[in-house]
Amino acid sequence: MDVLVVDHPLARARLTTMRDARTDSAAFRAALHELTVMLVYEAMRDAPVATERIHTPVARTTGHRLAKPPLLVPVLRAGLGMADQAHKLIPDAQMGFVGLARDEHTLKPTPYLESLPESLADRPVLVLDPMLATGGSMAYTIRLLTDRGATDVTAVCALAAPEGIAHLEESGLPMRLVTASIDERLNDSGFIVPGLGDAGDRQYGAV
Ligand SMILES: O=P(O)(O)OC[C@H]1O[C@H](OP(=O)(O)OP(=O)(O)O)[C@H](O)[C@@H]1O
Ligand SMILES: O=c1cc[nH]c(=O)[nH]1
Ligand SMILES: [Mg+2]
Repeated sequence: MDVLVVDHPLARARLTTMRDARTDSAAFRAALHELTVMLVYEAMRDAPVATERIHTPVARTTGHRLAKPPLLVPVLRAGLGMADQAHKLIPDAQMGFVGLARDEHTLKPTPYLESLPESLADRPVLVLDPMLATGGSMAYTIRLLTDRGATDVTAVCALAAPEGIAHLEESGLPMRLVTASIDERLNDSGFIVPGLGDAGDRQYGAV
């Protein structure tokens, strides 16, 4: 699996704000918004472009636009905090939604929402979820996409655990990962170490 770590100083600074336990919800959300712009920008670096002839006020020239705007898929809840910023960068993207909650004992994802186009053949997809821990939630989401014909899937995550990356590699799912950090490990409760805690709770409050 192709893994891109976006370790730009500005990305590291936003991630540090998110990791810091003293950061309140509003500042956490703001840092995630800004980090999302950087991650999506890098995730789209090699996206194919179509050319078109346009007129500037001065001359005719060649312009560029995305040949295939991707489907954006935030994984609720935590991925919701990445959705608007990704959409601002790619205004002509369509958005689908997946809702998953990890069982705190089994660490398996329990699905509660699935709103996706029927066919994803020939459509790139960006899955937005700040956390890749065991990889169970991401693998579940990507299977929903590949079942609909997707073959070009990029997971965009703020943080990834080595265990989650290994899980996705073993799954053989056709995907790549863009993340701001590969952390050390998971702890006994399935949390990323050093991590940032529960990304959903830190944005929206504990449930
Ligand atoms: O890689 P995994 O072990 O599956 O864990 C990662 C998942 O856990 C978090 O969601 P959570 O289940 O806490 O739901 P929430 O976003 O509603 O808080 C996170 O946003 C991922 O979706
Ligand atoms: O560290 C973790 C692991 C899973 N989900 C989170 O929000 N944080
Ligand atoms: Mg959570």
